[in-house]
Amino acid sequence: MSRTSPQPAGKDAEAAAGRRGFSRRSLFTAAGTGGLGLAAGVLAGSSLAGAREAQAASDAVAFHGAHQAGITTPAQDRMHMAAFDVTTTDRDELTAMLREWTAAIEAMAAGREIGAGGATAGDYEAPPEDTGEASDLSASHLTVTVGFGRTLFEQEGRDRFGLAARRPAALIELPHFPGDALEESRSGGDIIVQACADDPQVAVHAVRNLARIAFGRARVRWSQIGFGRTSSTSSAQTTPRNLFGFKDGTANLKSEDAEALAGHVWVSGAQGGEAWMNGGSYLVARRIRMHIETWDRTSLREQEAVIGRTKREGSPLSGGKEFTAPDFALQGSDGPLVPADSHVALAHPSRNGGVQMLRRGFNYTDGSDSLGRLDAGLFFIAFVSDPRTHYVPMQATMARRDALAEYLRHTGSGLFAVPPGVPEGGYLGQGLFEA
Ligand SMILES: C=CC1=C(C)c2cc3[nH]c(cc4nc(cc5[nH]c(cc1n2)c(C)c5CCC(=O)O)C(CCC(=O)O)=C4C)c(C)c3C=C
Ligand SMILES: [Fe+2]
Repeated sequence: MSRTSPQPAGKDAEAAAGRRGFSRRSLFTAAGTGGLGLAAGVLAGSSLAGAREAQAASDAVAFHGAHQAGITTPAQDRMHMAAFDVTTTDRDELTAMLREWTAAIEAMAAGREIGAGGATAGDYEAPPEDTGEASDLSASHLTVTVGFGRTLFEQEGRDRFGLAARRPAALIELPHFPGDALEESRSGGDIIVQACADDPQVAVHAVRNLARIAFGRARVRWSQIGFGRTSSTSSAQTTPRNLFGFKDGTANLKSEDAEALAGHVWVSGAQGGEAWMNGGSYLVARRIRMHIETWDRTSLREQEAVIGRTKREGSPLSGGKEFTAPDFALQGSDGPLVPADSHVALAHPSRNGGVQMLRRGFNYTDGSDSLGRLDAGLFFIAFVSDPRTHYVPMQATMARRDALAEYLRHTGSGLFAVPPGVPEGGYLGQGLFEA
Protein backbone atom coordinates (compact mmCIF):
# COMPACT_ATOMS: atom_id res chain seq x y z
CA MET A 1 0.00 0.00 0.00
CA SER A 2 1.35 3.40 -0.94
CA ARG A 3 1.26 6.48 1.25
CA THR A 4 -1.79 8.74 0.92
CA SER A 5 -0.79 11.45 3.40
CA PRO A 6 1.48 14.38 2.65
CA GLN A 7 5.09 13.50 3.39
CA PRO A 8 7.78 15.77 4.79
CA ALA A 9 10.55 16.79 2.44
CA GLY A 10 13.12 14.11 1.97
CA LYS A 11 10.85 11.36 3.22
CA ASP A 12 11.28 9.25 0.11
CA ALA A 13 15.01 9.46 0.43
CA GLU A 14 14.72 8.41 4.03
CA ALA A 15 12.52 5.48 3.06
CA ALA A 16 15.09 4.40 0.53
CA ALA A 17 17.75 4.55 3.19
CA GLY A 18 15.47 2.54 5.46
CA ARG A 19 15.06 -0.17 2.85
CA ARG A 20 18.80 -0.51 2.78
CA GLY A 21 18.67 -1.07 6.57
CA PHE A 22 19.97 2.13 8.14
CA SER A 23 21.73 2.14 11.45
CA ARG A 24 19.57 3.72 14.14
CA ARG A 25 22.25 6.00 15.49
CA SER A 26 23.60 7.26 12.18
CA LEU A 27 20.17 8.34 10.95
CA PHE A 28 19.45 10.13 14.21
CA THR A 29 22.75 11.97 14.25
CA ALA A 30 22.53 12.96 10.64
CA ALA A 31 18.93 14.16 11.03
CA GLY A 32 19.99 16.23 14.02
CA THR A 33 22.52 18.10 11.89
CA GLY A 34 19.99 19.65 9.55
CA GLY A 35 16.76 17.84 8.68
CA LEU A 36 15.86 14.68 6.91
CA GLY A 37 16.83 15.84 3.44
CA LEU A 38 20.32 16.46 4.68
CA ALA A 39 20.16 13.21 6.59
CA ALA A 40 19.64 11.30 3.40
CA GLY A 41 22.52 13.12 1.79
CA VAL A 42 24.79 12.46 4.70
CA LEU A 43 23.81 8.82 4.73
CA ALA A 44 24.48 8.53 1.05
CA GLY A 45 28.06 9.46 1.13
CA SER A 46 29.77 11.46 3.82
CA SER A 47 32.57 10.17 5.96
CA LEU A 48 30.58 11.27 9.02
CA ALA A 49 27.97 8.64 8.24
CA GLY A 50 30.69 6.05 7.81
CA ALA A 51 32.14 6.93 11.18
CA ARG A 52 28.76 6.69 12.85
CA GLU A 53 28.04 3.38 11.18
CA ALA A 54 31.36 2.11 12.47
CA GLN A 55 30.53 3.34 15.94
CA ALA A 56 27.16 1.60 15.91
CA ALA A 57 28.78 -1.57 14.63
CA SER A 58 31.52 -1.46 17.24
CA ASP A 59 29.05 -2.25 20.01
CA ALA A 60 27.09 -4.81 18.04
CA VAL A 61 27.36 -8.50 18.93
CA ALA A 62 27.33 -10.88 15.97
CA PHE A 63 23.99 -12.65 15.64
CA HIS A 64 24.99 -15.57 13.42
CA GLY A 65 27.27 -18.31 14.72
CA ALA A 66 27.53 -21.87 15.97
CA HIS A 67 25.91 -20.92 19.29
CA GLN A 68 23.30 -18.29 20.06
CA ALA A 69 24.65 -15.00 21.38
CA GLY A 70 23.85 -14.11 24.98
CA ILE A 71 25.34 -17.21 26.57
CA THR A 72 29.11 -16.76 26.56
CA THR A 73 28.84 -13.12 25.43
CA PRO A 74 30.40 -10.97 28.19
CA ALA A 75 27.42 -10.36 30.48
CA GLN A 76 25.77 -7.02 29.75
CA ASP A 77 24.42 -4.72 32.48
CA ARG A 78 20.71 -5.03 31.75
CA MET A 79 18.24 -7.77 31.02
CA HIS A 80 14.62 -8.14 29.99
CA MET A 81 13.50 -11.73 29.93
CA ALA A 82 10.06 -12.72 28.70
CA ALA A 83 8.31 -16.09 28.54
CA PHE A 84 5.68 -16.51 25.84
CA ASP A 85 2.74 -18.85 25.56
CA VAL A 86 1.98 -19.87 21.99
CA THR A 87 -1.67 -19.15 21.18
CA THR A 88 -1.83 -20.38 17.60
CA THR A 89 -2.48 -24.06 16.99
CA ASP A 90 -1.01 -23.87 13.49
CA ARG A 91 2.58 -25.10 13.15
CA ASP A 92 3.17 -22.99 10.02
CA GLU A 93 2.08 -19.85 11.86
CA LEU A 94 4.52 -20.72 14.63
CA THR A 95 7.46 -21.18 12.27
CA ALA A 96 6.49 -18.00 10.39
CA MET A 97 6.69 -16.14 13.69
CA LEU A 98 10.13 -17.61 14.41
CA ARG A 99 11.31 -16.51 10.96
CA GLU A 100 10.03 -12.97 11.58
CA TRP A 101 11.64 -12.94 15.03
CA THR A 102 14.94 -14.05 13.52
CA ALA A 103 14.94 -11.16 11.03
CA ALA A 104 13.95 -8.68 13.73
CA ILE A 105 16.60 -9.89 16.18
CA GLU A 106 19.28 -9.80 13.47
CA ALA A 107 18.39 -6.17 12.70
CA MET A 108 18.18 -5.02 16.32
CA ALA A 109 21.46 -6.73 17.26
CA ALA A 110 23.16 -4.84 14.42
CA GLY A 111 21.69 -1.54 15.66
CA ARG A 112 19.18 -1.28 12.83
CA GLU A 113 15.47 -0.63 12.95
CA ILE A 114 13.23 -3.59 12.17
CA GLY A 115 11.92 -4.09 8.64
CA ALA A 116 12.34 -2.09 5.47
CA GLY A 117 10.29 0.82 6.78
CA GLY A 118 11.66 0.89 10.31
CA ALA A 119 10.01 3.33 12.71
CA THR A 120 9.05 6.07 10.28
CA ALA A 121 9.68 5.17 6.63
CA GLY A 122 7.01 2.59 6.00
CA ASP A 123 3.38 2.80 4.94
CA TYR A 124 1.97 5.97 6.51
CA GLU A 125 -1.41 4.30 7.05
CA ALA A 126 0.01 1.25 8.81
CA PRO A 127 1.58 0.76 12.24
CA PRO A 128 5.37 1.15 11.97
CA GLU A 129 7.47 -2.00 11.74
CA ASP A 130 9.66 -0.76 14.60
CA THR A 131 8.26 0.95 17.70
CA GLY A 132 11.04 3.50 17.58
CA GLU A 133 12.13 4.05 21.19
CA ALA A 134 15.61 2.73 20.41
CA SER A 135 15.99 4.72 17.19
CA ASP A 136 18.63 7.09 18.54
CA LEU A 137 20.48 4.43 20.50
CA SER A 138 23.32 2.20 19.43
CA ALA A 139 23.24 -1.60 19.41
CA SER A 140 24.43 -1.51 23.05
CA HIS A 141 25.73 -5.09 22.81
CA LEU A 142 22.18 -6.36 22.48
CA THR A 143 21.83 -10.14 22.42
CA VAL A 144 18.52 -11.96 22.18
CA THR A 145 18.59 -15.64 23.11
CA VAL A 146 15.58 -17.85 22.42
CA GLY A 147 14.65 -21.21 23.93
CA PHE A 148 11.75 -23.68 24.00
CA GLY A 149 9.86 -24.87 27.09
CA ARG A 150 8.55 -28.37 27.68
CA THR A 151 4.95 -27.28 27.07
CA LEU A 152 5.74 -26.37 23.46
CA PHE A 153 6.32 -30.06 22.81
CA GLU A 154 3.46 -31.47 24.83
CA GLN A 155 0.81 -29.94 27.05
CA GLU A 156 -1.64 -31.97 29.13
CA GLY A 157 -1.00 -34.99 26.91
CA ARG A 158 -1.54 -33.03 23.68
CA ASP A 159 1.12 -33.08 20.97
CA ARG A 160 0.41 -29.48 19.97
CA PHE A 161 2.68 -29.09 16.95
CA GLY A 162 3.80 -32.62 16.14
CA LEU A 163 6.94 -32.07 18.21
CA ALA A 164 6.37 -34.44 21.14
CA ALA A 165 8.70 -37.12 19.79
CA ARG A 166 11.45 -34.52 19.39
CA ARG A 167 11.45 -33.29 22.98
CA PRO A 168 14.92 -33.83 24.41
CA ALA A 169 14.94 -36.10 27.46
CA ALA A 170 16.87 -33.40 29.34
CA LEU A 171 13.95 -30.97 29.02
CA ILE A 172 12.36 -32.28 32.20
CA GLU A 173 9.77 -30.82 34.49
CA LEU A 174 11.87 -29.43 37.32
CA PRO A 175 11.02 -31.18 40.61
CA HIS A 176 9.62 -29.32 43.59
CA PHE A 177 12.48 -28.31 45.87
CA PRO A 178 12.01 -27.85 49.64
CA GLY A 179 11.03 -24.26 50.40
CA ASP A 180 9.90 -23.47 46.83
CA ALA A 181 7.12 -20.87 46.77
CA LEU A 182 6.67 -20.79 43.02
CA GLU A 183 3.99 -18.60 41.51
CA GLU A 184 2.31 -19.99 38.41
CA SER A 185 2.18 -16.53 36.85
CA ARG A 186 5.98 -16.21 37.11
CA SER A 187 6.86 -19.72 35.94
CA GLY A 188 6.99 -21.85 32.81
CA GLY A 189 6.21 -20.74 29.28
CA ASP A 190 6.38 -22.25 25.79
CA ILE A 191 9.18 -19.96 24.55
CA ILE A 192 11.74 -17.90 26.42
CA VAL A 193 13.35 -14.71 25.15
CA GLN A 194 16.37 -13.38 27.01
CA ALA A 195 17.27 -9.87 25.84
CA CYS A 196 20.46 -8.41 27.33
CA ALA A 197 22.05 -5.05 26.54
CA ASP A 198 24.09 -2.32 28.15
CA ASP A 199 21.16 0.08 27.78
CA PRO A 200 17.84 -0.90 29.44
CA GLN A 201 15.83 0.82 26.71
CA VAL A 202 17.47 -1.35 24.05
CA ALA A 203 16.66 -4.56 25.96
CA VAL A 204 13.05 -3.52 26.61
CA HIS A 205 12.65 -2.41 22.98
CA ALA A 206 13.73 -5.86 21.83
CA VAL A 207 11.17 -7.73 23.94
CA ARG A 208 8.41 -5.25 23.14
CA ASN A 209 8.94 -5.62 19.41
CA LEU A 210 9.04 -9.41 19.54
CA ALA A 211 5.77 -9.35 21.50
CA ARG A 212 4.30 -7.02 18.88
CA ILE A 213 5.40 -9.31 16.04
CA ALA A 214 4.00 -12.32 17.92
CA PHE A 215 0.51 -10.81 18.12
CA GLY A 216 -2.14 -13.42 17.31
CA ARG A 217 0.39 -16.26 17.56
CA ALA A 218 1.95 -15.96 21.01
CA ARG A 219 1.55 -13.72 24.06
CA VAL A 220 3.73 -12.81 27.00
CA ARG A 221 3.14 -15.06 30.01
CA TRP A 222 5.58 -13.32 32.36
CA SER A 223 8.51 -11.00 32.06
CA GLN A 224 11.30 -9.79 34.33
CA ILE A 225 13.63 -6.84 34.16
CA GLY A 226 17.09 -7.14 35.68
CA PHE A 227 19.25 -4.12 36.31
CA GLY A 228 22.72 -5.30 37.28
CA ARG A 229 24.62 -8.35 36.19
CA THR A 230 25.55 -10.74 39.00
CA SER A 231 28.18 -12.68 37.17
CA SER A 232 31.15 -12.28 34.93
CA THR A 233 31.29 -14.59 31.96
CA SER A 234 34.66 -13.42 30.70
CA SER A 235 37.95 -13.14 32.58
CA ALA A 236 38.24 -9.59 31.18
CA GLN A 237 35.28 -8.50 33.34
CA THR A 238 35.47 -7.46 36.97
CA THR A 239 33.28 -9.37 39.39
CA PRO A 240 30.04 -7.51 40.16
CA ARG A 241 28.07 -7.65 43.42
CA ASN A 242 24.64 -9.03 44.21
CA LEU A 243 22.06 -7.28 46.45
CA PHE A 244 23.56 -8.92 49.57
CA GLY A 245 26.69 -6.91 48.79
CA PHE A 246 28.90 -9.90 47.93
CA LYS A 247 30.97 -10.40 44.81
CA ASP A 248 29.06 -12.84 42.61
CA GLY A 249 30.57 -14.68 39.69
CA THR A 250 34.11 -15.20 40.98
CA ALA A 251 34.20 -18.95 40.35
CA ASN A 252 31.91 -18.80 37.32
CA LEU A 253 32.75 -20.56 34.07
CA LYS A 254 34.38 -18.10 31.69
CA SER A 255 33.99 -17.83 27.92
CA GLU A 256 37.77 -18.26 27.49
CA ASP A 257 37.61 -21.80 28.92
CA ALA A 258 36.47 -23.65 25.78
CA GLU A 259 37.11 -27.07 27.29
CA ALA A 260 34.93 -26.42 30.33
CA LEU A 261 32.19 -24.94 28.14
CA ALA A 262 32.26 -28.02 25.92
CA GLY A 263 31.92 -30.24 28.96
CA HIS A 264 29.36 -28.29 31.00
CA VAL A 265 27.45 -25.83 28.79
CA TRP A 266 27.11 -26.99 25.19
CA VAL A 267 25.02 -29.96 24.17
CA SER A 268 27.02 -32.28 21.93
CA GLY A 269 26.37 -35.38 19.88
CA ALA A 270 28.57 -37.31 22.29
CA GLN A 271 25.82 -37.08 24.92
CA GLY A 272 23.30 -38.71 22.59
CA GLY A 273 19.91 -37.06 22.62
CA GLU A 274 18.22 -34.93 19.98
CA ALA A 275 20.58 -33.86 17.18
CA TRP A 276 18.74 -30.54 16.72
CA MET A 277 20.08 -29.48 20.14
CA ASN A 278 23.76 -30.01 19.29
CA GLY A 279 25.53 -26.69 19.88
CA GLY A 280 22.67 -25.57 22.09
CA SER A 281 22.29 -25.43 25.85
CA TYR A 282 19.65 -25.47 28.60
CA LEU A 283 18.61 -22.27 30.32
CA VAL A 284 17.54 -22.53 33.96
CA ALA A 285 15.75 -19.44 35.27
CA ARG A 286 14.82 -18.93 38.93
CA ARG A 287 13.34 -15.75 40.35
CA ILE A 288 14.83 -15.76 43.84
CA ARG A 289 13.50 -13.15 46.24
CA MET A 290 16.12 -12.20 48.81
CA HIS A 291 15.03 -11.20 52.34
CA ILE A 292 16.98 -7.99 52.20
CA GLU A 293 15.76 -6.51 55.51
CA THR A 294 16.64 -9.69 57.46
CA TRP A 295 20.06 -9.84 55.82
CA ASP A 296 20.71 -6.20 56.65
CA ARG A 297 20.16 -6.98 60.36
CA THR A 298 22.64 -9.88 60.24
CA SER A 299 26.21 -9.44 61.51
CA LEU A 300 29.04 -9.28 59.03
CA ARG A 301 30.52 -12.41 60.66
CA GLU A 302 27.32 -14.34 60.00
CA GLN A 303 26.97 -12.97 56.44
CA GLU A 304 30.49 -14.14 55.58
CA ALA A 305 29.92 -17.53 57.22
CA VAL A 306 26.72 -17.99 55.19
CA ILE A 307 28.46 -17.27 51.89
CA GLY A 308 31.87 -18.79 52.78
CA ARG A 309 33.76 -15.78 51.40
CA THR A 310 34.76 -12.35 52.69
CA LYS A 311 32.49 -9.46 51.81
CA ARG A 312 35.16 -6.94 50.80
CA GLU A 313 37.44 -9.05 48.57
CA GLY A 314 35.35 -12.13 47.92
CA SER A 315 38.23 -14.31 49.17
CA PRO A 316 37.47 -17.77 50.53
CA LEU A 317 37.35 -17.84 54.36
CA SER A 318 40.20 -20.36 54.24
CA GLY A 319 42.48 -17.49 53.11
CA GLY A 320 44.11 -15.99 50.05
CA LYS A 321 42.64 -13.61 47.48
CA GLU A 322 39.46 -13.54 45.41
CA PHE A 323 40.58 -16.20 42.93
CA THR A 324 42.39 -18.45 45.44
CA ALA A 325 40.80 -21.90 45.54
CA PRO A 326 38.91 -22.55 48.80
CA ASP A 327 40.42 -25.12 51.16
CA PHE A 328 37.48 -26.91 52.69
CA ALA A 329 39.72 -29.07 54.91
CA LEU A 330 41.40 -26.15 56.69
CA GLN A 331 40.20 -26.09 60.30
CA GLY A 332 39.68 -23.17 62.65
CA SER A 333 38.88 -23.32 66.36
CA ASP A 334 35.16 -24.05 65.66
CA GLY A 335 35.45 -26.38 62.66
CA PRO A 336 36.22 -25.76 58.97
CA LEU A 337 37.13 -22.15 58.17
CA VAL A 338 34.74 -22.37 55.22
CA PRO A 339 31.64 -23.66 57.04
CA ALA A 340 30.29 -26.93 55.64
CA ASP A 341 26.80 -25.42 55.26
CA SER A 342 28.07 -22.25 53.54
CA HIS A 343 26.82 -21.51 50.03
CA VAL A 344 30.25 -21.85 48.45
CA ALA A 345 30.99 -25.15 50.20
CA LEU A 346 27.76 -26.65 48.89
CA ALA A 347 27.97 -25.21 45.37
CA HIS A 348 31.63 -26.06 44.74
CA PRO A 349 32.27 -28.64 41.97
CA SER A 350 34.17 -30.83 44.44
CA ARG A 351 30.88 -31.32 46.32
CA ASN A 352 28.80 -31.83 43.16
CA GLY A 353 30.50 -34.59 41.21
CA GLY A 354 32.66 -32.06 39.35
CA VAL A 355 29.77 -30.28 37.61
CA GLN A 356 29.95 -26.58 36.77
CA MET A 357 27.47 -24.14 35.30
CA LEU A 358 27.62 -20.85 33.42
CA ARG A 359 25.78 -18.41 35.67
CA ARG A 360 24.40 -15.30 33.97
CA GLY A 361 21.94 -13.83 36.45
CA PHE A 362 20.82 -10.28 37.22
CA ASN A 363 19.73 -8.30 40.25
CA TYR A 364 16.10 -7.28 40.17
CA THR A 365 13.83 -4.96 42.15
CA ASP A 366 10.08 -4.88 41.62
CA GLY A 367 9.26 -2.13 44.14
CA SER A 368 8.11 -2.95 47.68
CA ASP A 369 5.39 -5.17 49.10
CA SER A 370 2.44 -4.11 51.27
CA LEU A 371 4.63 -4.39 54.39
CA GLY A 372 7.20 -2.01 52.95
CA ARG A 373 9.76 -4.75 52.28
CA LEU A 374 11.72 -4.63 49.06
CA ASP A 375 10.59 -7.16 46.49
CA ALA A 376 14.13 -7.66 45.30
CA GLY A 377 16.58 -10.42 44.68
CA LEU A 378 18.50 -12.37 42.13
CA PHE A 379 17.04 -13.46 38.84
CA PHE A 380 19.22 -16.55 38.62
CA ILE A 381 20.05 -17.73 35.10
CA ALA A 382 22.34 -20.63 34.35
CA PHE A 383 23.27 -22.36 31.10
CA VAL A 384 24.06 -26.06 31.38
CA SER A 385 24.51 -29.00 29.05
CA ASP A 386 22.08 -31.12 31.05
CA PRO A 387 19.89 -29.84 33.91
CA ARG A 388 19.42 -33.37 35.27
CA THR A 389 23.10 -33.58 36.19
CA HIS A 390 24.13 -29.90 36.32
CA TYR A 391 21.31 -28.19 38.19
CA VAL A 392 18.78 -30.46 39.91
CA PRO A 393 21.17 -32.26 42.32
CA MET A 394 22.90 -29.01 43.35
CA GLN A 395 19.61 -27.18 43.91
CA ALA A 396 18.26 -30.15 45.88
CA THR A 397 21.28 -30.08 48.20
CA MET A 398 21.12 -26.32 48.62
CA ALA A 399 17.41 -26.30 49.35
CA ARG A 400 18.02 -28.70 52.26
CA ARG A 401 21.39 -27.62 53.63
CA ASP A 402 22.52 -24.19 52.38
CA ALA A 403 22.72 -21.61 55.19
CA LEU A 404 21.80 -19.04 52.54
CA ALA A 405 18.40 -20.69 51.93
CA GLU A 406 17.04 -19.08 55.11
CA TYR A 407 17.37 -15.69 53.41
CA LEU A 408 15.83 -16.70 50.07
CA ARG A 409 12.48 -17.58 48.53
CA HIS A 410 12.20 -19.03 45.02
CA THR A 411 9.11 -17.46 43.45
CA GLY A 412 9.53 -18.19 39.73
CA SER A 413 11.04 -21.00 37.68
CA GLY A 414 11.60 -22.13 34.14
CA LEU A 415 13.66 -24.57 32.11
CA PHE A 416 14.16 -24.10 28.38
CA ALA A 417 16.00 -25.89 25.57
CA VAL A 418 18.08 -23.26 23.76
CA PRO A 419 18.82 -24.42 20.20
CA PRO A 420 22.18 -23.72 18.53
CA GLY A 421 23.01 -20.53 16.66
CA VAL A 422 21.42 -19.53 13.38
CA PRO A 423 23.40 -19.76 10.11
CA GLU A 424 22.98 -17.01 7.48
CA GLY A 425 19.57 -17.46 5.87
CA GLY A 426 18.29 -19.77 8.61
CA TYR A 427 15.86 -19.15 11.45
CA LEU A 428 15.70 -19.84 15.17
CA GLY A 429 14.81 -23.46 15.93
CA GLN A 430 14.89 -24.49 12.25
CA GLY A 431 16.51 -27.83 13.12
CA LEU A 432 13.62 -28.69 15.41
CA PHE A 433 10.93 -27.98 12.84
CA GLU A 434 12.59 -29.11 9.63
CA ALA A 435 14.92 -32.04 10.26
C1 LIG B 1 21.74 -24.04 42.07
C2 LIG B 1 22.59 -23.12 41.76
C3 LIG B 1 22.74 -21.82 42.45
C4 LIG B 1 21.79 -20.96 42.95
C5 LIG B 1 20.29 -21.11 42.88
C6 LIG B 1 22.48 -19.86 43.53
C7 LIG B 1 21.89 -18.77 44.15
C8 LIG B 1 22.55 -17.71 44.75
N1 LIG B 1 23.92 -17.51 44.84
C9 LIG B 1 24.19 -16.36 45.52
C10 LIG B 1 25.45 -15.83 45.80
C11 LIG B 1 26.69 -16.43 45.51
N2 LIG B 1 26.88 -17.59 44.83
C12 LIG B 1 28.23 -17.86 44.73
C13 LIG B 1 28.80 -18.95 44.13
C14 LIG B 1 28.13 -19.98 43.48
N3 LIG B 1 26.78 -20.17 43.40
C15 LIG B 1 26.48 -21.27 42.64
C16 LIG B 1 25.23 -21.80 42.34
C17 LIG B 1 24.02 -21.24 42.72
N4 LIG B 1 23.81 -20.07 43.37
C18 LIG B 1 27.73 -21.80 42.21
C19 LIG B 1 27.88 -23.03 41.33
C20 LIG B 1 28.73 -21.01 42.73
C21 LIG B 1 30.24 -21.23 42.56
C22 LIG B 1 30.77 -22.13 43.61
C23 LIG B 1 32.26 -22.35 43.44
O1 LIG B 1 32.67 -23.00 42.48
O2 LIG B 1 33.02 -21.88 44.28
C24 LIG B 1 28.94 -16.80 45.40
C25 LIG B 1 30.46 -16.72 45.59
C26 LIG B 1 31.16 -16.03 44.44
C27 LIG B 1 31.15 -16.79 43.15
O3 LIG B 1 31.92 -17.72 42.96
O4 LIG B 1 30.33 -16.46 42.32
C28 LIG B 1 27.99 -15.91 45.87
C29 LIG B 1 28.23 -14.62 46.61
C30 LIG B 1 22.94 -15.78 45.86
C31 LIG B 1 22.78 -14.47 46.62
C32 LIG B 1 21.94 -16.61 45.39
C33 LIG B 1 20.48 -16.47 45.46
C34 LIG B 1 19.84 -15.37 45.58
FE1 LIG C 1 25.35 -18.89 44.24
